[in-house]
Amino acid sequence: MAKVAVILSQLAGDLPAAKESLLLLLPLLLLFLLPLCFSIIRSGRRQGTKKLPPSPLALPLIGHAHLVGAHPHVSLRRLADRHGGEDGLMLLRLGVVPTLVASSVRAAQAVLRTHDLSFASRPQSICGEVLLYGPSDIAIAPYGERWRLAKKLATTHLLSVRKVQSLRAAREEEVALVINKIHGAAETRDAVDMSELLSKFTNDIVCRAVAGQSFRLKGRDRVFRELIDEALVLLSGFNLENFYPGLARAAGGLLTRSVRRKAENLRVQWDRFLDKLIDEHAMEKADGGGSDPECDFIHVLLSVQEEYGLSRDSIKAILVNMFAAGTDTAYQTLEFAMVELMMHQKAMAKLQHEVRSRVPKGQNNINECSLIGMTYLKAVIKETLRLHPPSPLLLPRVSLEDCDIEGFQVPVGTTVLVNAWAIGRDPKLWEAAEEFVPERFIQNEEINKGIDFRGMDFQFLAFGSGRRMCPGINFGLASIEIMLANLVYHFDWELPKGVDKIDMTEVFGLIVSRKEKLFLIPKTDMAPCAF
Ligand code: HEM
Repeated sequence: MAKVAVILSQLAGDLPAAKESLLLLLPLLLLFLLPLCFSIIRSGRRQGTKKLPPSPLALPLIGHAHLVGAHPHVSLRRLADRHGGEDGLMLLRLGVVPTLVASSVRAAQAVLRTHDLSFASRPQSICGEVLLYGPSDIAIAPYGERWRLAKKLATTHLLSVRKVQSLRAAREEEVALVINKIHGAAETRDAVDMSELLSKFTNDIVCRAVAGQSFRLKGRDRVFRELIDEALVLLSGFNLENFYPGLARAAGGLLTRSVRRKAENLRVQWDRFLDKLIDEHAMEKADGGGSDPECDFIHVLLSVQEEYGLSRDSIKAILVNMFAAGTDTAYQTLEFAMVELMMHQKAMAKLQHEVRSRVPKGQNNINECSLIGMTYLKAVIKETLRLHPPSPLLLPRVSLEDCDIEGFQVPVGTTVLVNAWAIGRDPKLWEAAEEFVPERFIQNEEINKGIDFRGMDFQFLAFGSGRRMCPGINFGLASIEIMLANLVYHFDWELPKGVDKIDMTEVFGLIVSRKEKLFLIPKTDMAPCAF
C-alpha cells in the first residue's frame, strides 16, 4: 500500500495540490480501481488467443505508468529497446489505458500511413474538453467533420505558402526589433536572455498573423505568455486523469474535481482575453475597418462564421490552438539551434560563413530573398529538428476501431504514441545518430531532398505524418530561418563568464523545453538592422 502511494504520488507529477489530494483519496481510489482491474483481466481473457504487441511486466492498478518517468520519450525508448518487438511495437498499460508505442520506421509507417484513418482521432481529457471548448479545436479534437473544417480554415487562410509569404514584411520587422535590441546589449557587453527574446519573437509573429497586432504593443504579452504556459501544462497528458479516465465519471467526478477546477479557472482567463480580441475585431468590422477579411485570421473566421456555422466557442478553440501550437514549437527549435551551434563552433563558423558571404555589399541585414540557396542554414534547422523535435511523441492518437498491425491485435480505444525522438536518434537509421552533424542533409552542395520532415519519410517525423500532420510547417520554418540567419549574421556569440557548458536538461510537456534559460553574450562590429 505504501509503495502504491509513492507511485501514485509520482503520477501526480510536480503539482503539490495534486499530490495532496491523491494521497488523501488513495483508499477511495483503490475502491474504484479494483473493479476496473477485474474488468480489464476479464476482457484480456475474452480476447483469448489474439496476439497483442509485446509488453514489459505490469503492476496491478498502475500497469506500466511507473516506468514512464519525467522524460517519457527517453524512458519509452529504453523500454522499447528492452521489451519491444523487432518491429518496434510495444503495448503498455498506463493506469488502465492501453497504450501502443511505435518506435521504429516500420511501426510509425503502419500507424501514420497504412492505418492512418483508424488512428486519426485523439484521446479525450477533461482539460482538453474545458480548455478547448469541447474540444472544438484542431489539434486535439476528435476526428470528424468539425475537425476537418477547422483544419481546412487554418490551412487555407493562415498557414498556406501564399499566406506565409504575405507575412514576410511582418517577420522582417519583428526580426529587426530583436536584432536591434541585441545590438544594444552588445554595446554594453551584457548577456542576453535569448529564451525570452526568442519566445517573444515567435509569439509576436503568430499574434500579428492571427490577430493583426503584436500583444507587446498593448502590454498584453506577459498575461498571454502565462495563459499559454498554463494551458500547455494542463494539456500535457501524462497525469492521473489520463491514466484513469474512468475516474472522471466515477463518484460524480469527485476525484478529478481539482484538475477540472484548475482548467475551468484558466478557461475563464482565456475567455476574457479571447472575447476582448474577438469583440475588438467585430467592432472594427462594424465600423467598416478590416474590410479585407484576409487581413488577419480573426477577421477571416468572423467573415466565414455564418457560412460554416462556426460557434464563438469554436472560433476561440481554433485561436487557442494557433497561439499555443505556433509559438513554442518555433521558439524551442530556434533556441535548440543556437544551443547546438554554441556547442559546435565549427558548425557555427560554417553557418556564419555561408550567411555572411551571401549578402550583397552594403546590405546590413538578411532579408527573405537572401535566404534562397542557404543550404547550410536549412541543414542546421533540419538537424536541430532531428535531435530535438519539439513534440517528441507527436500528439497522441487513439484507435477508432480494432485493427491488425504487423500481425498484432490493437483494440479500439488504444492510445497510440509515436516516438519520433527515438526514431530520429536510431543508430540503425542514422550514422553518428546522437551527434549534431548538419552535413548529413547536404548532397552535392544542395539540401538532401531524400530525407525530409514533410511526412513522407518515417525516419524523420518532427511534424508528424498523415491526416493529423502539422499544418504549420511553412509558417514555423519561415520564422525560424529568417531569425536564425540574422542572429548569426550580425553577431559572434559567447557564453557568459564562468559558464563553460550549456545545461541540456529538458522539461517534458506537449512541447519539450530546456529547463534552464539560455543566456549568451553578443559581439559585433556591424550596424543595427534597417529593414
Ligand atoms: C517548428 C515548428 C513546428 C513543429 C516542429 C510542429 C510539430 C507538430 C507535431 C509533431 C504535430 C503533431 C502531428 C501528428 O500528430 O502527427 C503538430 C500538430 C499541429 N500543429 Fe504543429 N509544429 C510546428 C509549428 C506549428 C505552427 C507554426 C502552427 C500554427 C500556427 C502549428 C499548428 C499545429 C496544429 C493545428 C496541429 C494539429 C493538427 C491536427 O491534429 O490535425 N504547428 N505540430
